[in-house]
Amino acid sequence: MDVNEKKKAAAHAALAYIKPGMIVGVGTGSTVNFFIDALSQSRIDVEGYVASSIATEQRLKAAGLTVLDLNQTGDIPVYVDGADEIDPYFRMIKGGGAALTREKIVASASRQFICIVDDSKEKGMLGQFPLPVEVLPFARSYVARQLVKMGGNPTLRQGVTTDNGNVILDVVGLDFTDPVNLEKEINNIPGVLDNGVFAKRRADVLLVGGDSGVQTHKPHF
Ligand SMILES: O=C(CO)[C@H](O)[C@H](O)COP(=O)(O)O
Repeated sequence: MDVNEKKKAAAHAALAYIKPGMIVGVGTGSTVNFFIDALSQSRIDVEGYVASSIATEQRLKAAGLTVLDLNQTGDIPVYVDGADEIDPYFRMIKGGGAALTREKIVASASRQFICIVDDSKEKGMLGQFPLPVEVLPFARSYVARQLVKMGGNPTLRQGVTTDNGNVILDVVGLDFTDPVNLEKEINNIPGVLDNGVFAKRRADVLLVGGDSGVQTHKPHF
């Protein structure tokens, strides 16, 4: 199976968590795009979808699916999204698609986070994928210097403005031995909107597409 077939298989498996009448949070990225395709083919009669990015909102609307405003929905029963890396404790790095802040908001407003990935995303420890940090343009240089003091090496993602009008610093070299604290510490830098460590709001169910089909993992910790 190639990587797209694995993503597609994981995305299809997530349909089992979607029930008629539900409100569903929808993440961002190529794996989620397969999920949106599967949703539109399934015709499950949900109440509507909350999008984590403008790109996802446009894709849902193009598929004829109803998009709801998070400010009108209250808590969401289920959120489906991909990840750039996920560790054995279901903590993730996200934001490869620059949508991390809205993704974290929708994930945090949701009771169940279903993470859909291909098997290349499973890691013993987070930190190989450069950590995306969303930063106010005004604070870019200051935040970059603080990240260097933390041991990181930040690079400005060229040509990218987030849905919130900000920039992304991709950071390598950080110490991921305590992801919960790292997430908090970076978010304490003035000028940081959010960062791509999902350790406080981690996944609840992990669906991994691999050569032998989709494996379902539930927390064992
Ligand atoms: O966090 C994300 C977007 O901000 C995506 O979930 C992550 O980048 C994975 O993307 P893909 O499904 O394309 O591999």
